[in-house]
Amino acid sequence: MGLHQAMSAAAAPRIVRIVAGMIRNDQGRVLLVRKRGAEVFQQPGGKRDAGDQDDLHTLARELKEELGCTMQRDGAQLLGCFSASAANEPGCVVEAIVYEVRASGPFTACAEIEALQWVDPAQPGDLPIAQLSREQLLPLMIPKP
Ligand SMILES: Nc1nc2c([nH]c(=O)n2[C@H]2C[C@H](O)[C@@H](COP(=O)(O)OP(=O)(O)OP(=O)(O)O)O2)c(=O)[nH]1
Repeated sequence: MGLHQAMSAAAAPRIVRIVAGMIRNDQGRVLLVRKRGAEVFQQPGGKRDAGDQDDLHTLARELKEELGCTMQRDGAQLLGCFSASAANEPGCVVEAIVYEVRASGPFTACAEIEALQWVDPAQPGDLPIAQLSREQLLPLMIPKP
């Protein structure tokens, strides 16, 4: 590796790839979660496991683990791939493949989730929210006039 390549490799932030889910309730509120020890709320979801067959499999597994709910694969809508500073890993960039999905509850804080919150995407208030959700994902969920 030449000096130039070495310098750009050192400067490149580590990329954390995740699959994240947008779940809306009947009032148009979006479900956010906060992990134990974390300060900010974010979308449910997480990293792909070796045994996962595809992104929706990853998402269904994470939603079951984190919220105890059952995701419906049918009707899942790919919203796109988005990136921002990773909320819980300083110096890393999160790259998220994001789906809007339906899931049947009840929704409860399970495993490493300490709190969950249904948030009005147009008025998230002063809830601490991870950059990706606050700046990119919640705005997608604001109903068009
Ligand atoms: N799940 C999720 N992670 C996010 C979001 N926004 C954001 O910055 N991140 C960051 C938090 C972490 O720094 C990183 C990895 O997410 P994660 O901690 O949910 O992944 P995971 O459950 O599979 O990982 P792990 O606890 O097993 O290490 O991505 C988001 O909306 N959803």
